[in-house]
Amino acid sequence: MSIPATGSVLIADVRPYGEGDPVDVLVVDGRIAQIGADLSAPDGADRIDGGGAVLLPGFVDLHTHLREPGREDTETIRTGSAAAALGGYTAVFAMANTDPVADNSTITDNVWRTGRDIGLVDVHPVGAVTVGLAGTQLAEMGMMAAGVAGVRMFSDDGKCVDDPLLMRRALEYAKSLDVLIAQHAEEPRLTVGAIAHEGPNAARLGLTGWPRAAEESIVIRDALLARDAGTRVHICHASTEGTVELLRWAREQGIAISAEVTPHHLLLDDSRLATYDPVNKVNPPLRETRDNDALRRALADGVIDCVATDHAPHAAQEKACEFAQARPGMLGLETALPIVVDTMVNPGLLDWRGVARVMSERPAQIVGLADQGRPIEVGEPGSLTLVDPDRSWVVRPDELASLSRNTPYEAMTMPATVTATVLRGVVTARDGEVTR
Ligand SMILES: NC(=O)N[C@@H](CC(=O)O)C(=O)O
Ligand SMILES: [Zn+2]
Ligand SMILES: [Zn+2]
Repeated sequence: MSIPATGSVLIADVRPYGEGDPVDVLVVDGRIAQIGADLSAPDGADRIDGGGAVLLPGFVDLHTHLREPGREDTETIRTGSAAAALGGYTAVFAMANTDPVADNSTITDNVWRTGRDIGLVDVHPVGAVTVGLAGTQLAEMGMMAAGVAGVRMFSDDGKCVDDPLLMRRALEYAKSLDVLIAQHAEEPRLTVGAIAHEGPNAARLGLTGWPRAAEESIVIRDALLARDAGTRVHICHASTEGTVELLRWAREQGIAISAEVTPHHLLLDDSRLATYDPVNKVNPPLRETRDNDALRRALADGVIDCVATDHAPHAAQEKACEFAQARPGMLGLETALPIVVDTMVNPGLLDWRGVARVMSERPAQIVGLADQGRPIEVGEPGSLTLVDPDRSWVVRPDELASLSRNTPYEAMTMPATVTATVLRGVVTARDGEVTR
């Protein structure tokens, strides 16, 4: 594996974790060299004036769709990397449901190399669990893990590994390889034709329902399979109150289960479907306010480990059609932090230490990234994100770096702004622009 690019930068006038008086943070050759007052930068070092911003460890997204290879009309590794850097991310995990599917090391290594050459964010390819996401034959996980990309997370996301015997075998292989299986929890027999959360809103609107049990039955099944395999499992985009209760139970049994929640499942509910605008169509579907509340509380108390965007770009024609025909998924990378501020920080559910935990530290730990999600201390990696908690902005789809426009937040005011992102001392984004 080649050595990643590093840089030197003086980040002046920032408050690590939003605590205490502003300080300067000096990063030299990719590592934090000094934290203190009135530091001076060595020759050739970049300089950022923080203006009292909150300084956090760079964000890690366990769930991103970059669409390359195959759908470069909707996103590329370059445009997705730009969206990630602007959103405050220093590492993203790119899901395997590309075309061709990332079910072999040729593809996963190519994704990794392309991400490295762009250099805006560490792009970690996720490998498919089954060949072609077909759910019948395990992919060569060991080859992908052994490649230059060092794949450490496997998922058939977009589809559930629904065959229990295959899932059991995948967990057993994952254990021997020390890699993570991430499950898109959806029992397909319960979601045939489903396009919206099963509940009063879908019934009134005439939309076929996606029941809570389709998610929850897989969550509990996989918890039990992980228990018996003596390994861990990760639940993608947890979306229901019942999933939270099952996760809590599994944790109490000592089962090694982790889970993520998306910003949209924290903020939005199925009352938005009344317009039939397909921008609100997503898997799992937007649920009810009691689910939003349960997910927020679970993220605050650690039953849900982290926030992951499930950034899912789609072309205009895939959304500008009737609801039933539209592709599910919404953009997430550039709006994740302000939605966490809105749903978690402003209501008093998380402080900035908590934001660091759910956006950076826990996702890095879950997947075993040694150089991300680290404390802001001398000697640690200089991969950092600056947040202005008081600078609001209005979402204009045309102004996003993503190639696609399918954000559900159009015209909404976001309460906070990522003002700069630094990857190993290299400034990757600053004041709304990427630097490379
Ligand atoms: N979330 C979605 O609605 N769509 C994702 C797939 C997925 O995450 O299941 C996509 O790839 O578009
Ligand atoms: Zn999914
Ligand atoms: Zn996804």
